[in-house]
Amino acid sequence: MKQPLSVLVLDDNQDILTASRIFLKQHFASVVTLHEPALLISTLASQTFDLLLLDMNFSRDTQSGEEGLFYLKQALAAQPTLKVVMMTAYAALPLAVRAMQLGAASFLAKPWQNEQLLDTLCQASQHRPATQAPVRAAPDSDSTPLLGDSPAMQQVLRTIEKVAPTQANVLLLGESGTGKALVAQAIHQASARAGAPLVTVDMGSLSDSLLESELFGHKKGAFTDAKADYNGRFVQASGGTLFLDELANLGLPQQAKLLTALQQRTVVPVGGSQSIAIDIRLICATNDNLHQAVTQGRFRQDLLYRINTVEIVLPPLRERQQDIPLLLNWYLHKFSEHYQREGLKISLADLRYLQHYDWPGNVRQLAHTVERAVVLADNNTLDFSQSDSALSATATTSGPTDAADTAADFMLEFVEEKTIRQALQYYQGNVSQAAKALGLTRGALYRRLEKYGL
Ligand SMILES: Nc1ncnc2c1ncn2[C@@H]1O[C@H](COP(=O)(O)OP(=O)(O)OP(=O)(O)O)[C@@H](O)[C@H]1O
Repeated sequence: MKQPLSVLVLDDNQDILTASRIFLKQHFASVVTLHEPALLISTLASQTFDLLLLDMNFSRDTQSGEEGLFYLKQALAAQPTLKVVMMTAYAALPLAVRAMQLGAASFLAKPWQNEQLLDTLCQASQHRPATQAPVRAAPDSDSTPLLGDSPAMQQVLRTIEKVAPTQANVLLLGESGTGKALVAQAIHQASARAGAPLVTVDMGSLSDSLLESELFGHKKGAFTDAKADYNGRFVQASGGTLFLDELANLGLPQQAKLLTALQQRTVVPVGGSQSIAIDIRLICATNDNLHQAVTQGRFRQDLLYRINTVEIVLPPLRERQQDIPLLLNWYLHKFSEHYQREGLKISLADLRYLQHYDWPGNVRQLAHTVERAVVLADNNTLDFSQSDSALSATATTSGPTDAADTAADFMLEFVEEKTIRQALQYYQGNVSQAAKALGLTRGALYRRLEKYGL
């Protein structure tokens, strides 16, 4: 008898996918296979699974297992109840231990025997997480995975994967609300420093006089309010990651002090004489144009070179409209659950409008807009006319909403577009083969390619 469980298998090896699909279909109610890791999060955002069989090594990074750990964390953030079984051709105990610490239910070395695979999956489905919470993002907003199917966000995710395991300093650039803090968190979580703290300093909220003592600490009596010794943020982040947010707000004298600390890898607390060695990974972020700030003399060039070993630019939401349905869907589920308002839908007219709105506040604005609409909903269809004034002014002119014209229709289109994308990717752009696999004529597929702008 089949187990009433749904299984998702992610591996970039087609032979393994085919073999596991044929075998697992005999034993589980539903089996979905994916061969592109970049599609994992969007698949988990649109469908719930009981089990995930996840490869640890993909073609970009064949042996370290870091990619597998990265996707493990993303998958658990997306679906915390998912039971994940990690598989690798390079069975290595330390990696298995790290995967389990991060919340994996079990571990399987390739090549496996079918019976062994079945046993491992069945046992994993009974797995109860250890009482101690696995190392993963904290609940609420922090547990949001970095969502994004668009080529621009896929590029960001690939850079995060590459840079996270290194010690390189990272500079995150992008408008407010584009996800810089979320990326800093993702880099920290996917790094070897994940067990140590991620310490965030909002440089914009600190006065010049407070900044030095906040960053480097102070000795008791160093100034009137210094009632006790204080370890600054550099020391607090020791062994972990220091995230300096809103960096462009730093004045030139403070920039000089920060540069000295970074160059010498030591800090001297205010009122102290002894320097303290620091061991931090530095991530900085700003929504200002730092390169322009350098040419305008507002920001030191030597400091910029010290902090921007790798630069990641987060694109504004209006430049990746493709991600909007995914984000709306994610936040609708999240807030419906939080406010216990199940069954809420977004009308198709609103969805179309929201996808073309320019979101000056980016993902933060989108999340707030959905939350407000969920809180204020009177019936099952959300009303965006009570949202931001700028948003509602246009939303109400987007035409009357038809109750039957709901999010379900929109999600169908969304799923259709995703399936077509996957088929094209699988058949490397061969339209005839993709059309055949999708059960469409070439003409019908071409019409859909045009419709979705593919
Ligand atoms: N790609 C994304 N997927 C899911 N949620 C996201 C994404 N990007 C941002 N968010 C959410 O949007 C909100 C704002 O993100 P975040 O604080 O990381 O932006 P920011 O660029 O650091 O903003 P600021 O410059 O104003 O500090 C958060 O709630 C975050 O979880």
